[in-house]
Amino acid sequence: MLLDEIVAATRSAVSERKRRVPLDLLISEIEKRPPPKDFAAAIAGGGVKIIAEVKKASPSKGVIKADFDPVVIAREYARGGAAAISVLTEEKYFHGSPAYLSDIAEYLDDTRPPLLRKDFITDEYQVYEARACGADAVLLIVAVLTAPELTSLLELARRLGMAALVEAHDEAEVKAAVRSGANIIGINNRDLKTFRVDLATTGRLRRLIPAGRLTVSESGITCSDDIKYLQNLDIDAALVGEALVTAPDIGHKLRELLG
Ligand SMILES: O=C(O)c1ccccc1NCC(=O)[C@H](O)[C@H](O)COP(=O)(O)O
Repeated sequence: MLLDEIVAATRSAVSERKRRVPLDLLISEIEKRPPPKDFAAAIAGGGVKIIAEVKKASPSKGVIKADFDPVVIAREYARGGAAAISVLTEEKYFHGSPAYLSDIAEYLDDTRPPLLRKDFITDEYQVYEARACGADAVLLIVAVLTAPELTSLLELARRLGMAALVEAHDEAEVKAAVRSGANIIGINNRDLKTFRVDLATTGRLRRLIPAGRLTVSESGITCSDDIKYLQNLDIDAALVGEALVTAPDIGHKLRELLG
């Protein structure tokens, strides 16, 4: 199953990075960073906010943006009104890199939106690494974590002052996300085992998320009708990758989605 392969590849890349950059060094980098921006506040209130994703490639489509420059794309997202920026950092299948986060944090000015590290996180090292690279939030995927692992990664993110977007795709996973105490829950419309995308997944699972938690719909969101559908479901934010990075004019596409 591809998800297992992605997680295995990620674990091996993480072991390699641990050898090159020991945890102590990451912690000293974290101490030099300004405090994290408030990701939860950025996506809360007032219509469907956009979390715009810096995405070069995907396992289902290969390279989707040939002239890819993470800083240029992130700058367009910031100028276009994205509430937050998601940065795919997985290397083998998404052609991402943790360095994209540090580059964006370095080259955008301090008014930039909060940065989310989007990866297949199973190891505390990746949470420290995210913060050391300037991320303000991390993605935690229920499907690749046991309940105790999810709890301890959530706790570590909190200790580092970061938010966590806890992602689920089916009823059992949403219930596990709710039980974990996560205050930001993502419903992924993409089945990570088959890659099928269906926005109705958000429609089906939304009611399982109690009032008071922030809700994000992820994947397969392409047009303003999709945003209206999410607005009617009282969704706080939409995470959009491909439709934005492949748009001929990213700013224009972002404004279209923001209505
Ligand atoms: O994008 C994929 O094909 C994919 C395949 C397997 C696991 C994860 C995958 N994507 C990661 C993401 O979560 C998406 O990049 C993100 O939700 C944005 O989706 P989209 O707007 O459809 O590009």
